[in-house]
This record gives sequence, C-alpha cells and structure tokens, in this order.
Amino acid sequence: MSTQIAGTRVAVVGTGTMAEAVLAGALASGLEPADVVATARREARGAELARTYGVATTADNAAAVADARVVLVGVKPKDVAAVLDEIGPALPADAVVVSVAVGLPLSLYARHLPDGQPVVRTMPNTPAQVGAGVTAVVPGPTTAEPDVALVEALLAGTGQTLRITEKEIDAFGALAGSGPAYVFYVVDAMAEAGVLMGLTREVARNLAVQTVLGSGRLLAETGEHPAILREKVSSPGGTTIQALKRLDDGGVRAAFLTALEAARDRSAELGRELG
Ligand SMILES: NC(=O)C1=CN([C@@H]2O[C@H](COP(=O)(O)OP(=O)(O)OC[C@H]3O[C@@H](n4cnc5c(N)ncnc54)[C@H](OP(=O)(O)O)[C@@H]3O)[C@@H](O)[C@H]2O)C=CC1
Ligand SMILES: O=C(O)[C@@H]1CCC=N1
Repeated sequence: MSTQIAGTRVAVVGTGTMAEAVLAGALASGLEPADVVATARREARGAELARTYGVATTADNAAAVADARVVLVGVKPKDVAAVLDEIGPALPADAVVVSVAVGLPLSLYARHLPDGQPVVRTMPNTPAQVGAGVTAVVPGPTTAEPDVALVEALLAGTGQTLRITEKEIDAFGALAGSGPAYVFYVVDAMAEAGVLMGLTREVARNLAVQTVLGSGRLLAETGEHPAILREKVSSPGGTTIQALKRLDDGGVRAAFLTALEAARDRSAELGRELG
C-alpha cells in the first residue's frame, strides 16, 4: 500500500473536519507529509495543520494543485464549483480530483474542470481520522482504473473502501457519512441517562463509549445479525426487555428509518440545487 502511495503528490484544497480526517488516516498509513500541500484560508488554521501533520500549507488553492497527482477537494458543497473554477486552469492533466462533497454529482465536476480531468467521487466518514472509517468510491465515467486504484490506496489508511454506483451514494451518505453523528447522539443520550441515575459524568461517558466500542467489535468479529445479539442480551422477563420496550414505545426504530430517509433526501436535494 505505502509502496503505491509513496511519492504521490497530494493537495488538499479546503482542509476542514472531513479533509483533515482523511489526511490523518492517509498519513498514518504511508503517505509522506513532504508530499502533501494543504490549503487553509486562515493563517492560524494553516499553522495548526503544519504543526500537527508536518505538511506544507498555503492559502493559494491554485498554487497548491500545480504539481499534484491527487487533489482532494474538502470544501462544503456550496463552495465546490467556485473552487473547481479556481484550480481548474492550474491542474496537471493527470491529476485525479477527489470529491468528498455530499450531494454533488460527478457531472458538476465535469462541467467545472478541464475536459478529461480524472475525477473520483467519494463519501467518507469521520472515523477515517483513526483508520476506522468507511468510504464509498464512485469512479468518474472516464477515470482510468489505475487512477481509481491510486485513490483507493490513499484511502486505505482511513479504513474500508467500497465501490458503489452514483445512484447509491445518497443512501450511503445517509447511513455511513452521517452515521457517526447518530452514534454520538446515542452515546451522549446513554451517558446522560447514567448521570440521571447518579453516576459521575466521567464514569457514565466511559461506560457509554466502551459499550458502543465493544458492541461494534462484537458485531464485526462474530458477523452475527444485530437482532440475534440483541436477543442474547434481553433475558425473558429481565431488565433489558423493559428498556427496549420503552425505546419501541418512543418510536425510536421508526425515527431512525425516517431520519436516514431525510438525510438521503437532503443529499439528493443538494444535488438538484447545486449540481
Ligand atoms: N463532516 C463530515 O462528517 C462529512 C463531510 N463530508 C463533506 O466534506 C466536505 C467538508 O465538510 P466539513 O469538513 O464538515 O466542513 P468544514 O467546514 O469543516 O470544512 C470546509 C473547509 O473548507 C474551507 N474552505 C471554504 N472555502 C474555501 C476556499 N475557497 N478555499 C480554501 N478553503 C476553503 C473552510 O475554511 P474556513 O474554516 O476558513 O471556513 C473549511 O476549513 C463537505 O463537502 C461535506 O459534504 C462528507 C462526509 C462526511
Ligand atoms: O451533514 C453533512 O452535510 C455532511 C455530509 C455527510 C456528513 N456530514
């Protein structure tokens, strides 16, 4: 892996939360800081990135991409078109542009970049920062396989990658892209319940985090269906079933279904608005 990405020049244009998480994952798995230029509009942010990761930083997006082999565009969806217009003329013809923006179709990139510029649309999630992410990969229609493989090699340090079709990516984003937020919401709520019952905040948080971590590992390592694992915790006439009944009474399962549909629909809507 590191062999393939060693020496690959990477530019990160707009280094916010998600781009930083991808950068951190890639650097931890063999990408060399000396091969990275990250852009930041604010001087303090640039200094922070340079200090944390040892990468070069600049406020000049076009200069950053001038000798890049891979360009990760990390700005918000509403800012992507302007950034593509800005960097397009400076891009080497073989530079692969990597999208992380929710909602924006590959066709937007084709419209705002020079003809034939390779593009890979992705949908990462923030656990990329600790190498435990999952990223959807959708190759652009004219992007060559070695270019897609190079992007996948860069992303390998951020966790799993999964090739999907563009029509699946709104649902992928709703489940996995936004997913960490739902899990943090649940952890926060469980910890709050612990505080309600008199545990210290520190103990309650630790119990909630460790329980989610352990449950995730149990799911991943056994491959068991979550319903089976849930049944194994819920003794007949016992305590857990009392709690699960309250969650069902509160419509929590149904709320998850409509919540993810809403995220998917917003992704599609952003595509229509901005794409
Ligand atoms: N957050 C997440 O969990 C996920 C996000 N994404 C996608 O990632 C992208 C970024 O989201 P996120 O990281 O959350 O947002 P952030 O606001 O954290 O990051 C965006 C960054 O872009 C910078 N920026 C904006 N305009 C420019 C510009 N013209 N030139 C250079 N830098 C610029 C901002 O700088 P400044 O700080 O100065 O405003 C900021 O650092 C979005 O497209 C989103 O859809 C995808 C999956 C998950
Ligand atoms: O909320 C958002 O718009 C971004 C995209 C997926 C996760 N966070």
